[in-house]
Amino acid sequence: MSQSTTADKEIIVLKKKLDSAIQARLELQKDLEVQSSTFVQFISKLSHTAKGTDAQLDNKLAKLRKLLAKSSSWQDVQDMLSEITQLLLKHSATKDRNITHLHEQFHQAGQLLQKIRNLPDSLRRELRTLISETKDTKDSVIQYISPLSQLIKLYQTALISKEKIKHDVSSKNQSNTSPETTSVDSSIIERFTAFLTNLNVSSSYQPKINKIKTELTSNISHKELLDDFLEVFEIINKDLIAERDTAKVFLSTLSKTLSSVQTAVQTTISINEASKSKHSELNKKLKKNITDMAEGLNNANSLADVKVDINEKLKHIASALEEKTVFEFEQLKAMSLRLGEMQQKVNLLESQGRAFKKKIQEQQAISYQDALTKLGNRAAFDDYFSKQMVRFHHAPFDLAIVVLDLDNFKRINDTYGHTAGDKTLQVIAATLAKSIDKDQFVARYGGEEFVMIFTNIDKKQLIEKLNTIRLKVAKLPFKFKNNNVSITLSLGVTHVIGSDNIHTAFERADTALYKAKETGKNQVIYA
Ligand SMILES: Nc1nc2c(ncn2[C@@H]2O[C@H](COP(=O)(O)OP(=O)(O)OP(=O)(O)O)[C@@H](O)[C@H]2O)c(=O)[nH]1
Repeated sequence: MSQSTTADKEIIVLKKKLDSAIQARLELQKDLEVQSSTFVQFISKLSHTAKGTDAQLDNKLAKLRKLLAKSSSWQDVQDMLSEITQLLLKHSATKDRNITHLHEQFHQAGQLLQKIRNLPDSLRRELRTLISETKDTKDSVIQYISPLSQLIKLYQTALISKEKIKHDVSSKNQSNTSPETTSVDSSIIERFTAFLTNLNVSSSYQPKINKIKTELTSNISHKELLDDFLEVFEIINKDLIAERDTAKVFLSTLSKTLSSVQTAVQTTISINEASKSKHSELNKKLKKNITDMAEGLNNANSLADVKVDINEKLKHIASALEEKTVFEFEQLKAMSLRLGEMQQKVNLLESQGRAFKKKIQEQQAISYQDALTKLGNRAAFDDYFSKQMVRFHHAPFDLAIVVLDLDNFKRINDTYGHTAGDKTLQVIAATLAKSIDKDQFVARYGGEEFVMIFTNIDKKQLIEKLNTIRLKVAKLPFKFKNNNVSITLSLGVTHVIGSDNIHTAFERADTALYKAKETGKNQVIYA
């Protein structure tokens, strides 16, 4: 076989290797593009899921998206990622501090309660278990602080009143009366009932809360009251733990995912650097082989020498190309591995983000809902009315606010009991909700007072509408203790004017309501 045939074959092999090296390089390039587009996608999904968690975080994520859209340098992207990670770390630290504070409060109160003399053993035991169970629960949201501290205060009042009774009993030496069985001061019962009415916990606990409220309407003893307190403590605590299991995990996962993405970006940068230098080393090697080949040709004395030399050099080039292909293939594998890992993290974060969003929505729904009537509460009203006011000041339209109050409601409570009062509020709330169109708004402002917002309806039509509602409520067939009872409403109403803000408009309607009450009740007064 001639040397030229060998050289031809070598050249064919060489060409194939060159082609495959070019192909591998192209794929690598494509892969890098996919990876950076996954990263961009990740950041935009991240921004979407985290939106609303914190304004500063939203802001930084928006900046990061801009950097990515402008194809800024990886260094800038990395700097922004570091800032975001720092922000998340700061968040966890603040949250941890608040949570620790909440737990300290909870424990101090619990320990204080435990120290109280004459606490029945069973209660003391339950309290101890409750306190030790919550000891390691370092996570929560701040919304639980307020009900917990209110409940603790109430509990303390109840215990102090029990101690007082015990003291009175022993000083009067009446051995047949025990503080466990004496009935409780009605103001504590009233405050506890109001607390339970306004307590926002997951709906699964509502039947238990209702049961306790019913128990409170009968003449309960101190022991039963303290048992009820403990049960409510437990409900709040369980709700708090359940809440932690979903919402809280999100921020820390977000932080962890970001750090690992940051590491992935860092690794990509350093691998790219390393691969750049490896590539240039391999290219140098190839160049040298080709230069050597040219030199070999120049220095050759005969054709035979040339062929031998070319064969020799081709072998070197082939092995250098082989090395380059293997290297690029391995790099490709490593890249796709990292890409897969990153994708997995994005998926995980997405599903946790969805759970977090759902929980936030549930919490917002709960915090905007009045527990007793299921109408919107005062917070929902404030939110709705301020939005309408912004619209109004942008382009005025007929916007009216109605404040209404049940007449002589105290009498219902006093004559037929608090439960009858609650039922009345529920029925009237449902009637109000049914009497208005979908685009109008009604909320329970507090106690026996409701607010309504009407849009695009003039004074005459509105007064007619409100009178219809008033008569409808007056005709509701309430029956308590075999007595037919009629409940009437007084209503104050006004249209918003250009110089109004939320407060002036509300006050005008409230003054009209006051007038309606003063001048005979069961009527609508327009201001
Ligand atoms: N059952 C029940 N009663 C409530 C609730 N919130 C407030 N109340 C009661 O509503 C009553 C309001 O009494 P007042 O402010 O004297 O008003 P009124 O008796 O309606 O008298 P007028 O407003 O002058 O017609 C009080 O007895 C409160 O205890 C609640 O959630 N449930």
